[in-house]
Amino acid sequence: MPLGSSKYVAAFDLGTTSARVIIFDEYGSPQAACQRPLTQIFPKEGWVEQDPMEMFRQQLACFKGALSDLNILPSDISAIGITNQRETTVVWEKATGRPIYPAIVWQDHRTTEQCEALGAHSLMIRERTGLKLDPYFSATKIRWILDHVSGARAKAQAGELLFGTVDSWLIWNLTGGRRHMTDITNASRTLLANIRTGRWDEELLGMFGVPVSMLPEITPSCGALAESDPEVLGACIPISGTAGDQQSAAIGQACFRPGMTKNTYGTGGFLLMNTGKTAPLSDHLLSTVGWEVGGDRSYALEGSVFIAGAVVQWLKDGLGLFRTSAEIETLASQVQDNGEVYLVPAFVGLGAPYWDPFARGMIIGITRGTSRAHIARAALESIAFQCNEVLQVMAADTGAPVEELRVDGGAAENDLLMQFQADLANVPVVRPVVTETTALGAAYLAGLGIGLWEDFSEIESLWRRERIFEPKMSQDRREYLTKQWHRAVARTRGWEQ
Ligand SMILES: Nc1ncnc2c1ncn2[C@@H]1O[C@H](COP(=O)(O)OP(=O)(O)O)[C@@H](O)[C@H]1O
Ligand SMILES: O=P(O)(O)OC[C@H](O)CO
Repeated sequence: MPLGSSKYVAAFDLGTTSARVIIFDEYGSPQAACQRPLTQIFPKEGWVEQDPMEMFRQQLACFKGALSDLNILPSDISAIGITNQRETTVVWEKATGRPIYPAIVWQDHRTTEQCEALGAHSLMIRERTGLKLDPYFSATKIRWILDHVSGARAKAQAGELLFGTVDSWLIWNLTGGRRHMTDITNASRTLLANIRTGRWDEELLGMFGVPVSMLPEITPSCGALAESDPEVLGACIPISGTAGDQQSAAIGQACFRPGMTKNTYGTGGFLLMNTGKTAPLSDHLLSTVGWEVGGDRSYALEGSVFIAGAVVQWLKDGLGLFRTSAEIETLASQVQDNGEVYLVPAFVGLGAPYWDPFARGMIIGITRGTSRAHIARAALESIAFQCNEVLQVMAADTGAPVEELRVDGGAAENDLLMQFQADLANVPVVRPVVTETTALGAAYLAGLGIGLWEDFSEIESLWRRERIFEPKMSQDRREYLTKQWHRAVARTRGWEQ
């Protein structure tokens, strides 16, 4: 180890529902963690916003909390890795660092019509960016801010405004406004970067009306990327790794070989399959940069399910069915099956493989015998049904059936859900010892960036399995459930239109 006595790496994880800092040791074991909630604001139907200042404040508070948990100083941290909810868009003033509008969150689809208007270019956009022309991504969100905040476009054209996804925003603030950067994995989610060249694409910038002066520098995922301002963090610490949270989770899951697949069950559900050096184009899935490390760029096929754990949150906070997310398992276990109830959580439209911003949520099959437990079970099952559809498309697109699904994220703690996922997909579901793989991936990148770990094979040797869920369901039952799910989904399509 080339380091002195301090071998701690801090991962800053700015997710959708919370900010987190986890401090890992040189074996990739978490030593301290601190998590703080983030407020989600729903100002109008289909709009989702967050306060960028709250994001940063909570992230700093987490850093302090994790340090004091371990009773160490900022100077004891060797490196910081950043990981974040992707696509979420922040625009701020270069001179003051003040955001000119709340962060428009990835789930927000106020720009649906804007996307429709550009429909004629969707194939060209897909070939360059690997993405769908969907309000999910950053480009139309930036444009919306420039078009709706008074004076914003003129200021942007004068070079006075900066855009960043949440990683850029965090790094800008951590470095005291000295560094405006984003790594290639985050850039690949904006609809503005060409995933083959790894650069901003001028034609796309013109099409979306985004001045190039607003954009951050695109960097690899690890190396000497930036340094924290001692006035902000209490020490000058290298920021040596950064990646969007889903790519980071794939690294934390050690999905380093083509074909390896992970699913993160957070607010949304995100399946990523490593496709190596090729970025395949799919009609239903996204092609995205997995990471760029040591000059090598690796790609992934991604299926993004917009609502996964968030359906549990809705039952908890919206309907008050239970008090903690974990309680859904107890409630859902009170019944043997879904009692023929299906819940399609198309609250913000449907992501992969449908990409239907007009679909809306639905519960169907309710009778006088339907109980709270059936609704809870249908909600949990909906997470697995959606992820299973992505998995089936992935296997069909690549011609390579998934051998095992590595899982992580908040809802992966739910054994009932994991068993149902294995049953439905007919694939072993494997849960690692460290389920905070998103933070772990960022820590790995940061550690690689300062030479704490040498390469991916060293990291692979640190990955440990906690439990495997083997499929047990009969093929008949699997086919029946899938058929019923499809019937339910069909009824939600295009509702808003
Ligand atoms: N035991 C559980 N069963 C089902 N869902 C859960 C459980 N624990 C947490 N969740 C859900 O997982 C999500 C939080 O996961 P997390 O990975 O922290 O999300 P994010 O990174 O998107 O903020 C929440 O939506 C929560 O409702
Ligand atoms: O906050 P998460 O973990 O649900 O992740 C959000 C994704 O990055 C959105 O693409």
